[in-house]
Amino acid sequence: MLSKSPTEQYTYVKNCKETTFFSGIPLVDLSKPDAKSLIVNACEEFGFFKVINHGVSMEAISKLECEAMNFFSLPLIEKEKAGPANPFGYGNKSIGHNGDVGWLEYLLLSTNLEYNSPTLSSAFGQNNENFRSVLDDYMCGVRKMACEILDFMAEGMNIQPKNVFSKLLMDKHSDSLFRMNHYPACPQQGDDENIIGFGEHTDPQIISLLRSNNTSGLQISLRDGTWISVPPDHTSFFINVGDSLQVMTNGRFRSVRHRVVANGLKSRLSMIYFVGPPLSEKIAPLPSLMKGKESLYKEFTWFEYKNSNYGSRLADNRLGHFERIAAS
Ligand SMILES: C=C1C[C@]23C[C@@]1(O)CC[C@H]2[C@@]12CC[C@H](O)[C@@](C)(C(=O)O1)[C@H]2[C@@H]3C(=O)O
Ligand SMILES: O=C(O)CCC(=O)C(=O)O
Ligand SMILES: [Fe+2]
Repeated sequence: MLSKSPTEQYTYVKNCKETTFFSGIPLVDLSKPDAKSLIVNACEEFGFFKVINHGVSMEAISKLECEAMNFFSLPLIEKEKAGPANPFGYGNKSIGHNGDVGWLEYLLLSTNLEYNSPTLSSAFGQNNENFRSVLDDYMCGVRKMACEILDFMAEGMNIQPKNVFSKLLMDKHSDSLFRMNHYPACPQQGDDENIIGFGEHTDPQIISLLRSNNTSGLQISLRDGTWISVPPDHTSFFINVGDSLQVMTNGRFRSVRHRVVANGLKSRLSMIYFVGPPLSEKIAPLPSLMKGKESLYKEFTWFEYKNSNYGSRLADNRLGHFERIAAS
């Protein structure tokens, strides 16, 4: 269980309309022919959409959720054996390297399970083999869905070849991450102000595929800066556009700012697959999307972007550093 020591500084946000759920989140049925155009529209307008008929079995989802809850129910001293979170492992409250804290605990993993530290295996003890196989099944299902969505994005924008995005995920050097966040019910949650579970930020990768239990908390920022609450749906996936895809589409797709507000009554469990390119990959607007337009961004490698992120706070605009000043 998390508790707040007097020295910890949590971020509070005004409790404005957060329990009024937004009904306009784009919904994409991956089995329907209009999926491609709906995805492109959603990425342009929101950088965010919900997916049904995603192909990930409820069995794989439930098994992993069960493993995750078993892990987060362990005594802190046992969970800490899987730590620290940097680069991969168990983290508690602290996010990143520069003083961000949230009302959560988490496991941050490489999707290439070989890269995770041996301390992770030891924290799972005799259950380690089972955990690995359940995790592998879930990640395979999500990777397949991610490929389909990335191909739909390219097709929806008439980009050739259609695997221009998905090949980055399928590359054996893809720097993708997997994260399980556990937000315990937060007794300190006030009526006028909310404690932040995960502070506002954009995801640096290409896309993130998020699934959670039925507890609310996720909010996204609209174009005009309004924060809206995403109605939870434990049977669906939510897809975020990340910074790298915003750059590759020269700003056509929007890297969505999002955050999680702690829930006073129920715990939230989320699992997120972050699709990252290989470290050496050059991230720049795709020539086929330029057609005489100027590039809004300086080219960088994913390694350079990650390095520059290292010194940032969660809420920083990390792409700002790579924006080109338009010639007048
Ligand atoms: C402050 C930070 C934490 C973060 C890395 C960063 O420097 C900036 C982005 C953060 C984020 C957001 C999406 C993912 O949850 C994450 C794993 C990522 O790749 O970028 C986190 C990083 C983290 O928690 O370490
Ligand atoms: O836990 C969630 O629902 C979202 C967390 C998130 O945005 C992240 O881990 O990057
Ligand atoms: Fe995120």
